[in-house]
Amino acid sequence: MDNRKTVLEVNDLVVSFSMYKKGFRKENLEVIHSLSIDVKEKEIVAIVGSSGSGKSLLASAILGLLPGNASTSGSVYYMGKQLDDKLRKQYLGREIAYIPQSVDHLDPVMKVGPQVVGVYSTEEKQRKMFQKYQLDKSVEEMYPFQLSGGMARRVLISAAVLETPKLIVADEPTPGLSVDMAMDTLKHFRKIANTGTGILLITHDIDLAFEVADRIAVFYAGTVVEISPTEDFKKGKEYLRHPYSKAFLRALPQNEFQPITGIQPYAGNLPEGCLFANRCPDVSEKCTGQIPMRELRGGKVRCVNAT
Ligand SMILES: Nc1ncnc2c1ncn2[C@@H]1O[C@H](COP(=O)(O)OP(=O)(O)OP(=O)(O)O)[C@@H](O)[C@H]1O
Ligand code: NI
Repeated sequence: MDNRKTVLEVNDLVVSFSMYKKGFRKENLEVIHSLSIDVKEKEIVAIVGSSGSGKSLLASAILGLLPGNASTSGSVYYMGKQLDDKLRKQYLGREIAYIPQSVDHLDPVMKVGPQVVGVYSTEEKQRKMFQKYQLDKSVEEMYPFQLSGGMARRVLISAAVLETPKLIVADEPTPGLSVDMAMDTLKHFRKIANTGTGILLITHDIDLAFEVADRIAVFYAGTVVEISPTEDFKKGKEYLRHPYSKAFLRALPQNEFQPITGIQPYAGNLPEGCLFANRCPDVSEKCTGQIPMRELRGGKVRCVNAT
C-alpha cells in the first residue's frame, strides 16, 4: 500500500494577468487554466513542455511570487495545509526550497557565502555543500555579479538543499552546468527525495528527467495535458496518453526529431475546448467544450479520444 503523504497538492489553479491593451482598455489574460498536480513524499515529479506553457508561473504561484498584476483562484496545499502568505513566509527557505529559473534572484549586494547560510543554516553546512558543488572557498567572498552563470546556478542549488527541505520546487536547475555536474545534481536530488522530500522539477532536459523522475507531467498552453509514470515515457509514445505528449516525445532530437506543425495558442486567443485541437492528428467533433482531466491506464490525461 502506498502510505506516502502528499507533500504538494495544487487544485484547479487559474492564473490571470490584468494587462493594458491599446490605451486604457484592460484585458484579463488567463495564462494557467484549471491546473492540478501533486507530489508525494519521496517522489520527483518532472514538468516538461514547450517554452511559454506556464511551467515557471506554476512555480511562482506555489511560492506566492507572482507579480502584482496577477490574480489566482484554486488552491495550493503543503502537507495538508492550505498555503497562504503567512504559512509561505514561515516555510520558504526552510521546509520549502525554491530554485528559481533566473539567477537574478540572488541578492546583488550581499556576499555569496553569508547569503547561502542565510538565517537558518550554518557556515559548516554551507562549506560542505560548496565542496559538493565544486565551488571554491573563495566564492564565499564574492558578490553575485562576480559569478559565472554556471557558478551562480550551483550557488542557488546549494542554498536550496542546505537544510534538507520537505518540498523542493526547482525551475530549470541545470542549464549552464556541465553534463557531469547536471547529472550529479539530479542524482543528489534523487538522494534527497529518497529521504522523504517531494520534488517538483521543471526541466527542458528530458534525458535527466527520465533518469530521476517518478512521474512526468506534460504542460501545454497553460495546463497539464498528461501526467504519467516515467516508465511509460521511456517505453515509447504508444504507451503515452495525450497526442501532444506523443508528438513531444517524437520531436526530441534523440528520437525522430520530427517537429510538431503549428504553434501553441496564445493566452489572449485560446480556442474553445481542447487547446491542442488545431494541431492534433486525432481531432474530432468531441474536442469542443470543457475537457476535464481523467484517469487512464495508471496516469492522467486531458483528452476525450485517448485510450
Ligand atoms: N508577468 C507577466 N505578465 C503577463 N504574462 C506573463 C507574465 N509572466 C509570464 N507570462 C506569460 O505566461 C506564459 C507562461 O510563462 P512561463 O514563464 O510560465 O513559461 P515557461 O513554461 O516557464 O517557459 P520557459 O520554458 O521558456 O521557461 C507565457 O505566455 C508568458 O508570456
Ligand atoms: Ni520557465
